[in-house]
Amino acid sequence: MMGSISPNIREGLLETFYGVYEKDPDKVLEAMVQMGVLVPTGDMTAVRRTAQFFLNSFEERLAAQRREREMATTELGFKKQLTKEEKMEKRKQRLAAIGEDLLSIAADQPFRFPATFTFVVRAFSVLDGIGKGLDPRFDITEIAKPYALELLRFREAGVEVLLKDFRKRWDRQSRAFHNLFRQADRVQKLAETIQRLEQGDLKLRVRTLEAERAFQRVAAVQKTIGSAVAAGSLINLATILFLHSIRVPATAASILCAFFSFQVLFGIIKGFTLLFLPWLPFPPPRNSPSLKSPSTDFFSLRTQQNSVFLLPLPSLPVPLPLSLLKTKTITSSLPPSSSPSPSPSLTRPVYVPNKIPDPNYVRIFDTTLRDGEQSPGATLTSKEKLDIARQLAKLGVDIIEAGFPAASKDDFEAVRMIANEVGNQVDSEGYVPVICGLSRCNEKDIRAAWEAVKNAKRPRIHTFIATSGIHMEYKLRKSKEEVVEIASSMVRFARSLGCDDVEFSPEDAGRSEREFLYHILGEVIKAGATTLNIPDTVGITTPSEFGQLIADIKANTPGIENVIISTHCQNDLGLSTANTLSGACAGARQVEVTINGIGERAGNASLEEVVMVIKCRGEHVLGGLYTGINTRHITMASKMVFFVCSALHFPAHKAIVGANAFALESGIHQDGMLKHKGTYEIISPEDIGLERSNDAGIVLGKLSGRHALKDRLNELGYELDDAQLGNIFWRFKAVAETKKRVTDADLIALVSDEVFQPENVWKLHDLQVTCGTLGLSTATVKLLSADGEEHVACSLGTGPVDSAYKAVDLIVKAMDFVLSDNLPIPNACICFRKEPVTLLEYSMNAVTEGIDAIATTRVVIRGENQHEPTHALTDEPFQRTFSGSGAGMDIVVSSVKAYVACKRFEGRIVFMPENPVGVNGPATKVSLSVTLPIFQEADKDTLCLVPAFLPTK
Ligand SMILES: CC(=O)SCCNC(=O)CCNC(=O)[C@H](O)C(C)(C)COP(=O)(O)OP(=O)(O)OC[C@H]1O[C@@H](n2cnc3c(N)ncnc32)[C@H](O)[C@@H]1OP(=O)(O)O
Ligand SMILES: CC(C)C(=O)C(=O)O
Repeated sequence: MMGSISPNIREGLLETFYGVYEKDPDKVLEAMVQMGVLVPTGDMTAVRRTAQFFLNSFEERLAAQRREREMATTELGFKKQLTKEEKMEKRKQRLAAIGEDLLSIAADQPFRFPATFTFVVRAFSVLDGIGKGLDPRFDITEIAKPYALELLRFREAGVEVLLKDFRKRWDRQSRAFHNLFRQADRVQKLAETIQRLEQGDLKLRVRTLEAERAFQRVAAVQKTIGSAVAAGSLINLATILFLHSIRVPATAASILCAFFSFQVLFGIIKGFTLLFLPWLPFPPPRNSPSLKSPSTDFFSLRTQQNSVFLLPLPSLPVPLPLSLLKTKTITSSLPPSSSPSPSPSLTRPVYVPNKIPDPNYVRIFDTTLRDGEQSPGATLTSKEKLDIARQLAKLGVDIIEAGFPAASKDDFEAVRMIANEVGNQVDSEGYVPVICGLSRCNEKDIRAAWEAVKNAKRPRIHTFIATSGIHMEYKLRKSKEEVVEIASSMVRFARSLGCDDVEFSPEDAGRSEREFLYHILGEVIKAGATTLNIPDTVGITTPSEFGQLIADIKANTPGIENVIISTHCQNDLGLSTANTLSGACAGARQVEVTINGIGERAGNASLEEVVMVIKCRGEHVLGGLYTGINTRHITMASKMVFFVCSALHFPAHKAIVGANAFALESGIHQDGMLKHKGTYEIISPEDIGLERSNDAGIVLGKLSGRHALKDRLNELGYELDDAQLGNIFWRFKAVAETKKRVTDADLIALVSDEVFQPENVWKLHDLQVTCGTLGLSTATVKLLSADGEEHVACSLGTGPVDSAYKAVDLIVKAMDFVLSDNLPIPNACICFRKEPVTLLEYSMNAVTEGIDAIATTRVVIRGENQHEPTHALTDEPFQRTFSGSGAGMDIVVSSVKAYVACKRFEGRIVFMPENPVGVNGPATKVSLSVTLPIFQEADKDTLCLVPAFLPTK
């Protein structure tokens, strides 16, 4: 038996020896890989752990031995000398214990002994055997000891090996020296990583590889058992059929049996593979860094037990605590094609109305609820406004223009509600949005605005008057002097109310005379304005013109250095975003924008576009501008506004939030994306909170529970209370039972339907329709009234929706007249009067794909004979429209739900001094309790007393 030891095995043995000597598991592993003893796999964690275990165990044994000797010495009072036999016995025990460790390791670890190594081991064991045969006291370790000592002293080793060893040691020393100076950088990098974790820019995912392997094994065993049972049954069947000469089915059963037998065989092989070859490379997680584009910024760490991956939000399934999502720390973006490196974090400067401590910070003033609501078809209810305001606060907008309080009682109430709630929620970092109300330059409007916003932590009044020649002459019919006087006196009036944050806008500034602008702006600054907003009211300017306008105002307006300049760009020529950015570059530090760019006529500059341009290019091409927006809430905000303003559709190719904004159709683009996302994608969808898929995460289905549902909803930005969650849960279950997978869009539709609806008077209980081409459609509808009573009606119609709507009308009509016998006034009663309604809008969106998509329907109605609510200021009546929406997989059900939701406004309370029988058919007695204030406006002559109030039971 001849063989030689190659230099790399010699070097490896030497390194292993040093590794054990220095108790360095990495060195041992490296050496074993070098010798070919270990097969390097993707995941060496388990192997390293084993090496560490071995070294620890080795050290523990030496320590135990030392302790034993010391104890014996203490006991005896002198050091006991062991006989040679005793020494040998001890050593044997030690070696046996080490051997046991090695055996237990070898049983389940990826060791592969290469031929040369086997040769070395065999040579040693043969030598040991021969020695022991000649003399039982022969001990190969004793013989090897001097060589080992020599090796430790680097003597006798080949020059080549020693040189290499010296080089390695030199490299290590120089690295250590280098690291001494790099340590500060590393600590900084670590601190940054931790900070990103805290901010929620990174998520942590832990994989338990052992558990995953175990699950794989269990699955393989289950499958194999199933196949074995099937094969057994089929062989029995085949035999019985064959004995009864039923040949063809017998042959079929035999073939099937053979198929399942193969499955069993395959399963057994797979089971063995998983059991005995656990070191086979384990598949990386689906969202693992290796599958991510190189442009994605991530960190990956490994622990001894598990693989730990840090990935950017929100591509991973691990739900981040809401507290992290709510962070208001600002992250500026990387340039589009940059290589991965953590982006610098910036903090929002403290809020001072007329000053921004950081000259690069741009305030985001959101006017979705004011200018946005001026979009035809975008009327919002107070509840919808409040929901949007909450989302705007999540986004981190600096100022929310909540409405025009003088416009109506409703708008006043909405602004007041927002100021009270959203305007008082100060987060842990001191952030709370400014709540602003718009007013014309007159005392009535300004007073209403102040009354509505004054309870906010940071209230602002925004007052405006037109300054262009055409507006002053034809609309206001006022001279320049009059306009200046009105403007400055009204700003002064606003300040006199106690408001120290007053914004002034010279309406149609884009077409106003420059000198006049400088003059009026100077005057309002003197009067106490803190922000000057420069509106391009008709969207006529181009970016260079608008930028010049801002620059000129900045250069020529007296006192301008004491206020913030703002932009407000309409989109009539499609230039609003460009103009806004041009204004910011010229010195504006507040930009007025709306979600999805909604607004009067062609809309406004869109928040998402302006914010994302600043995020993507602020640092590199906009001189370092940045905002305080948490862009991950953009998608949610956009969807909310889209949902409540369903009449306002935006194109699929809308920048940032359009359905196609991150979709790729053509092959060349797809190819580029697959190779490197940066080839076509300048914004990562995760940056705006868009999840293209949650494949790696929780898949919600019919077996999911409330926790999973709540987590997912939290990730989508909804924080539901228990009652709301309980309601949505069963609807979610119903959807999940019909659909294979409930998508985020399904959930959003369900939540919008369940949570964003105001309290309904009527509830759809059951619905049955028949329709087709053979005759008229019929519908049977069962509604539940507020007091829980069931009402059923049937009707014919020209289609399923029409017949169902008519049946709903029949029920509501039957309830025309109800009496209450527990009113505080004798003989008084309440009646709900049926009124003809006009259906103003009926729109339906399939929010998800496929035949089982959820359809959301929105219906807007107007009561024709209504006793109209009166205008807040003019006291003139106006006709109100009411909307309702419904969601469901059945489009007729969804439509009827939406219609029923509108019906909450139709009933009205009427004070009837006399017995109402004969007024509108027989009265039904019900038990309702109503509070006295409802009757304060009683007008006994007209019978109609109050606007649509709903009695509470
Ligand atoms: C450019 C913009 O987006 S500005 C904001 C526009 N938004 C809205 O108008 C929505 C809310 N508006 C409303 O509800 C109503 O228009 C109200 C309640 C404000 C006023 O209603 P009304 O009193 O009926 O007045 P109406 O709207 O018909 O006419 C406006 C009046 O205000 C005057 N006016 C217009 N702008 C201003 C101003 N900035 N400051 C003072 N007066 C003004 C007009 O000259 C006109 O006065 P006149 O009646 O003496 O001719
Ligand atoms: C009230 C002002 C800011 C306005 O909306 C406009 O001029 O477009």
